[in-house]
Amino acid sequence: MAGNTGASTSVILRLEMHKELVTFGQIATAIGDRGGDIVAIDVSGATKTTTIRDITVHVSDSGMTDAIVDKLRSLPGVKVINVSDQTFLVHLGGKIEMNPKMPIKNRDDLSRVYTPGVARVCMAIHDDPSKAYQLTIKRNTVAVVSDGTAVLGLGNIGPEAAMPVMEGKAMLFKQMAGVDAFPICLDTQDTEEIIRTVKAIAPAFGGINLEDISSPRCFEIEQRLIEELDIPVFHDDQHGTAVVLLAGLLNAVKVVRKRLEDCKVVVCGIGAAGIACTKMLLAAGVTNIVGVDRAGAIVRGETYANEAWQWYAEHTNPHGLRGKLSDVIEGADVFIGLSGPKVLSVEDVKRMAADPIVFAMANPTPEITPEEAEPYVRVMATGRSDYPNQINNVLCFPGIFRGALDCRASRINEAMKLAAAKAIASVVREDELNEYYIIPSVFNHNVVELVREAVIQAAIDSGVARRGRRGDKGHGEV
Ligand SMILES: NC(=O)C1=CN([C@@H]2O[C@H](COP(=O)(O)OP(=O)(O)OC[C@H]3O[C@@H](n4cnc5c(N)ncnc54)[C@H](O)[C@@H]3O)[C@@H](O)[C@H]2O)C=CC1
Ligand SMILES: CC(=O)C(=O)O
Ligand SMILES: [Mg+2]
Repeated sequence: MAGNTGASTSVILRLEMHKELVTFGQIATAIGDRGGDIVAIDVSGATKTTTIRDITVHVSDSGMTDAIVDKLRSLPGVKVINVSDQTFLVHLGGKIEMNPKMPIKNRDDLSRVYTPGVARVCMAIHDDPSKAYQLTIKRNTVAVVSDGTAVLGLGNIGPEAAMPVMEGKAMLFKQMAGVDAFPICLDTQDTEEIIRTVKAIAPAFGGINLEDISSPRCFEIEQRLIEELDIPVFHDDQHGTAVVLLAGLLNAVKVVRKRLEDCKVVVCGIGAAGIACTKMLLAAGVTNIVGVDRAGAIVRGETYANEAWQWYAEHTNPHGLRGKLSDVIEGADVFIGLSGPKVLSVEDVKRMAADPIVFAMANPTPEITPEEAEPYVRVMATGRSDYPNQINNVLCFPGIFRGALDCRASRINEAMKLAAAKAIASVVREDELNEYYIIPSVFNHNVVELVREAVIQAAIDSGVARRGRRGDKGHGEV
């Protein structure tokens, strides 16, 4: 697999070096021997006998950092003054802030934006609640709501620990699509309380993006909110993931010259994302899908207490395969991982059909690393930013909400999701398509615009748009 160093973060090591006791060469060797990749060196101070250097090093994990620092501390003439982790640095004080659109410079301004002037605006909305879309932040604002129960693949880590992910989603909404998004992490895991709380905060928002809420509670929470609110409610881990997965797979099967309909697809991790991806694949015409969770394959004809799994058993695994992942992977054309780290072995990949497609999408650690899989796969994708072929819902949620907000859609329906998937796939031109480029980069500016266009058209055609294409002039104008 080209282009990956395995480095997932970088640290800056501030070292004081005694000139007569140690050379930079010794330091570089100590770092390099432990797998660190030096990418920058700055001199930040010097005396006659010492220099202070800031050395930026790419490392694959915190264990590598510890090994490097331990070795440097053991070298005569080296003092480790500070170790700063770039990833933690960008999180200091959080990643987003709120900014007013105009300064309040005098009493005149004050009486317009606040009392007494604001009262007239409040009463205009009271008389006609739809004016909230013109006169408040509602029309361009989405709540990113989590209860912290299925944060990436980290599991139930709680609402405070979920915040960095939700802040990240909010940043992406703004940077990619101009949507103002607020991270809201709830200190409850009770289905009814989550539904009640989201409904209670909904008046301020034009849409609700549910995030990292574990299955099966996420299904009822989303369904009830869709029924009870008149703004789009979208569980990103289900539908955002399914949209991007389909986009990637539509292009991957072109590379290996197979038809989606003929493929045997094994989905590992039958949770929020796994179930939604399966539904999307069934809708796209795939018939031979086998789902596997911790206890093994979900088997047609068996009874499951989990309602979502019961549905799964009735709609998948047409040949009634039983057993572990390593049993059902035999002859599979496609593996889709939405479970956890290191679930798929090299031996499993070797037993797949010719030209296997492996989408190991668990975050942050995929089901198999591209390095391990590379000799045996034809097309490899992960959910991560540091490998080629990033299948991640970030390719979907900014554009799909941009479109839904701009046409004031009452919901995000199947037609809009399918349109979004095809739009994402279409960004990669036929002459560009190859094993390492089946899905556009997150930074490809065409993605959001094409998804937005396709989603608005699908919303209009399917009758859920509550206004035309007014947003075409730009993001969220009056
Ligand atoms: N690349 C992307 O865009 C996305 C990736 N994901 C990743 O997919 C994974 C699942 O996310 P959700 O569906 O939201 O969580 P979830 O908690 O709803 O479902 C996870 C499912 O995986 C199963 N599982 C866990 N370890 C397993 C193992 N060793 N073998 C078989 N099954 C196993 C669990 O039992 C559960 O049913 C996470 O790692 C998450 O980061 C989720 C959404 C988007
Ligand atoms: C990407 C994402 O939403 C997740 O891994 O949960
Ligand atoms: Mg998520």
